[in-house]
Amino acid sequence: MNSHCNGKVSDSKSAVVAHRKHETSRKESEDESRLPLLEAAYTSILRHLGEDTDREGLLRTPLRAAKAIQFFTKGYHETIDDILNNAIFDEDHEEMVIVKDIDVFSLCEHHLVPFFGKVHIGYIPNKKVVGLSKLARIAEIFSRRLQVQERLTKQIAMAICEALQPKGVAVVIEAAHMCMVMRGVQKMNSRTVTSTMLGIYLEDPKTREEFLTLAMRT
Ligand SMILES: Nc1nc2c(ncn2[C@@H]2O[C@H](COP(=O)(O)OP(=O)(O)OP(=O)(O)O)[C@@H](O)[C@H]2O)c(=O)[nH]1
Ligand SMILES: [Zn+2]
Repeated sequence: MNSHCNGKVSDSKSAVVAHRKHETSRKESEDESRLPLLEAAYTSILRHLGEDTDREGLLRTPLRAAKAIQFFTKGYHETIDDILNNAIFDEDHEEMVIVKDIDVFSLCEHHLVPFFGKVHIGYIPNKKVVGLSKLARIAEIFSRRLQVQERLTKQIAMAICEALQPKGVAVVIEAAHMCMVMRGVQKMNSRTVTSTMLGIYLEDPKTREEFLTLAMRT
C-alpha cells in the first residue's frame, strides 16, 4: 500500500477486515429464515399502532415490510471482494479520478428512517485504477445498512484505500435526514455534509481543494 494512504488508515485496516469477516459470515440464506420472524414483528408493530391487520390493505404488509427492511440492510451480506470482481486494472495514471453525484439511500440507525443524498468520491491512483461503477457499488454496500453519515463516509473511503492502495482518497456525502425533516426538529431543508480525506488529500491542501472544487461544483 502507498505509504500515504497506508499510514493514515493503519488503525482502520483491521476494522475493514473485521467488517469483511462479519459480512461473509452472514449467509443470504439467513434472510430467508428470518423473513417469518420479521413478518411477525411487523404484524405486532401494526397491532400496537391500533391497526386491524386482517383488513385487506394490510394483509400482505408485514411480509412486504419485512422484505423491504431486508433490502434496506442488504449491505451486511455483501463484501468488497464480491463486488470488485477483479475490476482493478494496472494503469499508469496518477491524476485525480472523481465519480460524483452517486445517489445513496441509507437508514439512520437512531430512528430507522431514511437519510439520502449524494456521495462524491475522488482518488489518486498509484499504478492501479478501479472500474468506475465499482466506486458506486462500494458506496451501495455501506449505505445499505443502519448507519450514521460520518461512519458511512469513512467506511467508503477506507474500503477504497484498502482495495486500491492509492495515493489518497476523498469522500464527501451530502444528505438529508428524514429524522430531521419528518419528525423531531422538522427542518425541511437542512443538509448534512461529511467528509473523509485520506493520504495526499489530508496532507496537501491544494489536492484537497482541487477535489472539493470539482466535486462540489453543480
Ligand atoms: N452524528 C449523527 N447524528 C445523527 C445521524 N442521524 C441522526 N442523528 C442524530 O441522532 C440524534 C439522536 O438524538 P436523541 O436525543 O437520542 O434522539 P431524539 O430525541 O429522537 O432527538 P431529536 O431528533 O432531536 O428529536 C439526533 O440528534 C439526530 O439528529 C447521523 O448520521 N450522524
Ligand atoms: Zn435519525
